[in-house]
Amino acid sequence: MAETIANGRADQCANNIDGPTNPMVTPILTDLYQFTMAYAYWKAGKHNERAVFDLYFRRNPFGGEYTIFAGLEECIKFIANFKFTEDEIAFIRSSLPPTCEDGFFEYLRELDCSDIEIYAVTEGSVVFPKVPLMRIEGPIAVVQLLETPFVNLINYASLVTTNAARHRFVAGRSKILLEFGLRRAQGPDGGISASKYCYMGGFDATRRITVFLCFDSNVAAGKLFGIPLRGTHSHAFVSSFLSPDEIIEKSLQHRDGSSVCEDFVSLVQTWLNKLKWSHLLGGIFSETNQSELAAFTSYALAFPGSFLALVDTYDVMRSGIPNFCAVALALNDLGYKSVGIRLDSGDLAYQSCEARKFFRAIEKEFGLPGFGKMNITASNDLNEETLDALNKQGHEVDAFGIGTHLVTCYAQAALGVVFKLVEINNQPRIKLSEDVSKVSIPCKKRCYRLYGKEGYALVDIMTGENEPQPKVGERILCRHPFSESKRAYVVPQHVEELLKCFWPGNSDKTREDLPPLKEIRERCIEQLDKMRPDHMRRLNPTPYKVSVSAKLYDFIHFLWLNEAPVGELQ
Ligand SMILES: Nc1ncnc2c1ncn2[C@@H]1O[C@H](COP(=O)(O)OP(=O)(O)OP(=O)(O)O)[C@@H](O)[C@H]1O
Ligand SMILES: O=P(O)(O)OC[C@H]1O[C@H](OP(=O)(O)OP(=O)(O)O)[C@H](O)[C@@H]1O
Ligand SMILES: O=C(O)c1cccnc1
Ligand SMILES: [Mg+2]
Repeated sequence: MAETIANGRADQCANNIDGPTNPMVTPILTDLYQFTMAYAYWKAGKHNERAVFDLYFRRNPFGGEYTIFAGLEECIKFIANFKFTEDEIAFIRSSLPPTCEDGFFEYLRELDCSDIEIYAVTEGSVVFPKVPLMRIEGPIAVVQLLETPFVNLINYASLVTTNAARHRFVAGRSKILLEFGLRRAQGPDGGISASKYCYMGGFDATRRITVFLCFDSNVAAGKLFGIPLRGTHSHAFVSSFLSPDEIIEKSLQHRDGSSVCEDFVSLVQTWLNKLKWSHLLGGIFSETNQSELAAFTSYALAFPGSFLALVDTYDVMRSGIPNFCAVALALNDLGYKSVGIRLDSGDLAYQSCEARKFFRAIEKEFGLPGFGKMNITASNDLNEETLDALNKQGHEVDAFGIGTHLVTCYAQAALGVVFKLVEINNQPRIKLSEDVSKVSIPCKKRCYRLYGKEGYALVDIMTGENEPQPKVGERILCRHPFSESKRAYVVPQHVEELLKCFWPGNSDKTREDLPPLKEIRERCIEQLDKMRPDHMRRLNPTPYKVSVSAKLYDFIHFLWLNEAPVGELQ
């Protein structure tokens, strides 16, 4: 059904941009009030008045001082294919009062986004509160229809990308991160979006390393976005085995094809006995769980070149680790290098250190270089706090599998992205509020990031559309938008204009290309690298300064006074 709608829509649209990833993202994925307003604008003959809206957020999430902007590509794919189907028009008609005139539905039938212009920060950029992430210009009725889907597409995308970046930051650059959240995500779209955006925000920043250090267990996301996949196995696989007698096909060919071991099960048992009587390991364990050993042996027979075992089903140190090592040593005899273990319960710091000691002891005892470096993956309700605690305690984990806390954004449910009118027919507009942080910044604006001597970003500044651009080496006054006393002179060493044209509409502007996901992820890494460390730290980070030019400051306050009624005391 969804596919039919998407295909039907694509037929009507003359552009070469694919539709959104989720075919449910259609022009009716919006709030009813966007249609009632569109009708009222149309009825008043106001629908084509040229409006400018800013999309921004008011506060950084997770108690931090930065956010990653994500979701732009999906917004552009949405508007590139924006067209109502007959079915949708009929449904809108049935949802509005019968008094609504036919002419409005004729108008909807002809509607597309060719008259809309979109300026946006490049996806994957580090962004800050109040600065527009997107500026949307066009006929007011159409731009209003875009509010809900745009906010929807940006909100979770930016939140979860930021969450991933924060988890990466705590885990450290050298750790492998695995996104395990599909089963716990908020529905299929939550799962697919989480995979896409965690990949964007969680990739290792050591660019010289060419292997991927960020993986996903979600196969559909691997197919859709080319995200590298990885996984282990579950407790069910281990507990489904009752005894080694279940293994019928016991032969395994040497990796180089030179010989065949006819009874791999016995080879594993031989190694287990050697471990039991080894003087370095003696006393750590006695009888291991034989059904677990059967499960590991079977998994090794299925994947001899990439053997990895979940070792906490029965007892990590007395069973899981010795069983894993017996199988890994047997595989080693046949030329196969095992991958490692996963720990999914208990004290992950302690167990990882004990496991490492065991691996190193084997390396020493049996003269097997590299065995001590066996990969240790940890999972189980991990989040920023537990990663931080593990770091403080000291651990030997190489890879973290993170699900629930990452994809559900457990620490903060929404980013609070808003979409506010800042200009209509070239008239700046302001939205006032008792809460100063909610007062909108009027005018069609230009936004810049100013960099200092040390290469770090110093401040973002918003100016009026026609103000001269800040210049390298030239002092500019940066003012807090609402606090009179907060201001600073900045002499930028580099100036970056933040809003670029991603959808020129009928204008003659050049459209920025939509970069592939990998490039967006690289931008994200680069941008985070350019942030001053004190903005990035978890505890009491320094707020990044967001400012306006002196001229815009004066104008905001002029408009504020103009629009706010004067109270009368009696
Ligand atoms: N060394 C550690 N320091 C701090 N937190 C840890 C440490 N090791 C594990 N944790 C966290 O402690 C929590 C343990 O949770 P819980 O008690 O539910 O797990 P468990 O009983 O060990 O496992 P399960 O219930 O899955 O068998 C998890 O959130 C885990 O990430
Ligand atoms: O803990 P998360 O960060 O959400 O990561 C995903 C979890 O999913 C799996 O558990 P499973 O579904 O078997 O559930 P359980 O571990 O809670 O028993 C896996 O073993 C992880 O523990
Ligand atoms: O591959 C895994 O180990 C995995 C995948 C999803 C959730 N938990 C674990
Ligand atoms: Mg678990």
